[in-house]
Amino acid sequence: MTAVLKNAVTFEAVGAKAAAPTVISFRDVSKSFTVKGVTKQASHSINVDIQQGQVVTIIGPSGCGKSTLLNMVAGLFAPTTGEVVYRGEPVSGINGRTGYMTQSDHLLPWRDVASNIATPLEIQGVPKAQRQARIAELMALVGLTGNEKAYPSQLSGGMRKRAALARLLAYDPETLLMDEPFAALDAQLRLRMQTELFKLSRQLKKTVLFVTHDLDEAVALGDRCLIFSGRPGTIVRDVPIPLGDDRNILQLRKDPRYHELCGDLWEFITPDHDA
Ligand SMILES: Nc1ncnc2c1ncn2[C@@H]1O[C@H](COP(=O)(O)OP(=O)(O)OP(=O)(O)O)[C@@H](O)[C@H]1O
Repeated sequence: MTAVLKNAVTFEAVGAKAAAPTVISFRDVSKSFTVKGVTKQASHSINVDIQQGQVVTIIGPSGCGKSTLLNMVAGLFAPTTGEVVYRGEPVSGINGRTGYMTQSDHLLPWRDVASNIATPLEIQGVPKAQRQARIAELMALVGLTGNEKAYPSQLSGGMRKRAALARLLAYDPETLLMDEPFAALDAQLRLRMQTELFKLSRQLKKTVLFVTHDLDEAVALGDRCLIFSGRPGTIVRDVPIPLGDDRNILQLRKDPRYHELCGDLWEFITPDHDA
C-alpha cells in the first residue's frame, strides 16, 4: 500500500467525517435469491458502518451485489441473514429517508420539468405556493432555471440528469442511493455532473452511497471507497479517499494524490491481487 493510503486516516476531513454519527450499519449481512427453486448467493459477510455526511463509492465486478446493497438500505430487499440498521433501527419495509437515482432518469414524459420536480411535493401535499418556491430553488440548485416548461424529450442527456437530481432532492432524502447514475453520459458531461453532484452533496451535507464501475469516478467523488470481491460479493477493502471537501474535480487530474489513489484502487481490483 502506498504512503498516501497509509497516512490517509490522519487527514482531517476524513477523520472528522469518520467521527460523525453512524447512519447505516450492515451487520453480518448476506443475501441470496431463489428463482424457480434455484438459490444463488449474491453477497455474504457484509459488515460496514457509514457515517453521516460521508460520500461512499462502491466498486466491484459485475454481479457482486453492489445494487443489492443499495436495495437493502432502501428497504426494497430484506437481507437473508444479518441486519441492516438505519439510525439505530433495523430497516424493515421501504426506508423513506433514502432517495434512489439510477442510470435511467425515469422522468415522466407527459410532464414538463417543473411538474416532474413537483411530483414528490404533490405527493407530500405541499401547498402550491410553497411548491412553486421550492421548484424555483431546486431548478436553480441544479442549474436548470429557464427550462421549467421544457418536456423531457426536449432536454439533453445532462439536463435530464439534472432534472432527475432535482426531483430526487425534492424528496429531501437524508441519504442518496446512486446506482451508476452517470454511466450513460459522455466523458465531458459526466465530469460536469460529477462536479455538480460533488458540490451539492457537500453543500446539502447528504450521505451518499454511489455505485460505479469507473475507478476515477470512485476516487473523484468519494470520502471512502468500498471494494467488493466477485460473486458472492463481500467488502474486501475500505479505502479512505483523503482529498477533502474542497477538492476541485476539474483539476484533480493534475493532483499526484489522485493518481496515486487511482493506482491503488487498480491494484486492489486486479484479478490476481488476492491470488
Ligand atoms: N431481484 C433479483 N432476483 C434474482 N436475482 C437477483 C435479483 N437482484 C439481483 N440478483 C442477483 O444477485 C446478484 C447481484 O446482483 P446486483 O445487481 O446486486 O450486482 P451488481 O454488483 O450491482 O452488478 P452490476 O455491476 O452488473 O450492476 C446477481 O447474480 C444478480 O443476478
